[in-house]
Amino acid sequence: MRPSTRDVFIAPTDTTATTKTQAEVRDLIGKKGFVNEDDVHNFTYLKAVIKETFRLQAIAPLLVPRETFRKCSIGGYEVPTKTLVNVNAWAIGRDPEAWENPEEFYPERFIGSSIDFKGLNFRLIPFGAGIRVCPGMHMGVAAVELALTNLLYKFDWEMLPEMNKEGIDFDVVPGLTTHTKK
Ligand code: HEM
Repeated sequence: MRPSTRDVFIAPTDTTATTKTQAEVRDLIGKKGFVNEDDVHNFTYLKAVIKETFRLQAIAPLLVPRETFRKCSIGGYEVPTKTLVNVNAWAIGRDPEAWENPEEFYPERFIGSSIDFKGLNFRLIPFGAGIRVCPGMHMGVAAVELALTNLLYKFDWEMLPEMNKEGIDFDVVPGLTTHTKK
């Protein structure tokens, strides 16, 4: 599997989430043969799985750097004018003060929750927030939703017998976007 694909497919290492997502997709689509954009609105669990994946594996972990216009105070720290500021979306997604059991892949945390990734809830910002928020967010999410639902609809996914969840190396190399080491 190529690293970029593996980033999106963190969920299949969690067999419960994979089974539940696949059941939701197949129940709602039935024998129709494919999933299209209109169907995706109905997939509550799938949307929770995607949010949980974005929370744990931010594609741009430090977003895009900012520079301060004027001096300001952030969390009690005085920040001078023209300081380069990185927002660590990866760490925010795993902050124990923001999330219960942050290291656990638990999509259910989003079911019935208003937390979304559109830049209004600062604890989930895989697309950033504010004036430089990702303009391709809706296109990006639609691509992930459609690809994932159709792959789950059509195929049964499982790890090779010699693989196990613990053996998958999710370590990433530093950079603007997330790439696995191997
Ligand atoms: C799942 C898919 C995607 C993710 C997770 C993502 C994530 C991000 C993030 C984190 C930023 C920085 C936002 C900030 O610093 O506040 C960004 C910026 C940007 N993204 Fe995306 N993106 C995705 C898809 C796309 C697509 C499909 C396009 C174009 C068709 C796109 C175009 C851009 C552009 C042009 C910027 C720079 C915006 C600016 O600096 O004003 N992105 N994206």
